[in-house]
Amino acid sequence: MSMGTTEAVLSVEHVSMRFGGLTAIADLHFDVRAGEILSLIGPNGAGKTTAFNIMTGFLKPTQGRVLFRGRDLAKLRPNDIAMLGLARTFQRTSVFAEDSVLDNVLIGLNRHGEASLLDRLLPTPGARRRDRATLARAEAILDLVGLSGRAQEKAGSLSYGEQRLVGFALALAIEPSMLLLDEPVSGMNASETQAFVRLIRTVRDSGITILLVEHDMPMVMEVSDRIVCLSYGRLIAEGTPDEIRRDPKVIEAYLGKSAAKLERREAAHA
Ligand SMILES: Nc1ncnc2c1ncn2[C@@H]1O[C@H](COP(=O)(O)OP(=O)(O)OP(=O)(O)O)[C@@H](O)[C@H]1O
Repeated sequence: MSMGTTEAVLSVEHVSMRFGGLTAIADLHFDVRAGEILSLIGPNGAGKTTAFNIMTGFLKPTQGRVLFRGRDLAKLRPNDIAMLGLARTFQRTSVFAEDSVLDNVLIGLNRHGEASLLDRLLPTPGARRRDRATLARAEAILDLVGLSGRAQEKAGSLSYGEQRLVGFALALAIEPSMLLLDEPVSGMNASETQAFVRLIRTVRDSGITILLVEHDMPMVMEVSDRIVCLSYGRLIAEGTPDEIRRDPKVIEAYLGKSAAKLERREAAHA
């Protein structure tokens, strides 16, 4: 990452979220800096998904606000937020199962306004040129995520891990400046996870800031520049992977008994 860059792309400012009597998030406050990979971790029920849904506009916070490139997201709908350049993936695969892998990405590109209604009604030479450019872009995205060889297959026929890559390709199709990834490697096997780590590094190196919510600690420790840890809806630690893995509060709340297991797995990865 571009070390020393401190410009915040996304700012979570004193956000609280209550569901009736339950406080899912309390006074959450952190920044995501331009060009970094930041992970949000914490035990089950800590409020990660709630925070994720607030950052993408699917939930509106009870208190506080989220700024994306300086803009308050309070009044924006999820789709408006995506169009500002803040794209998300979903925990469940969110692909059009009956369409080909290539068509899935083309749908994503067209949604982004690549082809105007007029273009589709009047296939002029200009529109045909744009169609070819859109196709080339879709193919480039599939190449990037490693699915070129599966372009013509029905998305629904792909393995679970591959379908998650289609979801990732769909998010890339809107040309985001920031990507929010919801448990991107859950359900992936070890080699798919390693390939995914390389992929998100490549995407980050192209200038896209990344925030991920993830339970796979070896993966999080390997890929993150910084980590924010939540417990019972509160931020309990923020720092580099090394700082987080040694933080007594994080060990107590989350890494705890699994810390030894984590060390063994990391040793096996090394
Ligand atoms: N729509 C909702 N209505 C009521 N309570 C909710 C709602 N969404 C989340 N909660 C509660 O808020 C708390 C935080 O949940 P959240 O799903 O954000 O945690 P999490 O860290 O993502 O957990 P996990 O790792 O299991 O996905 C939990 O106690 C949960 O039951």
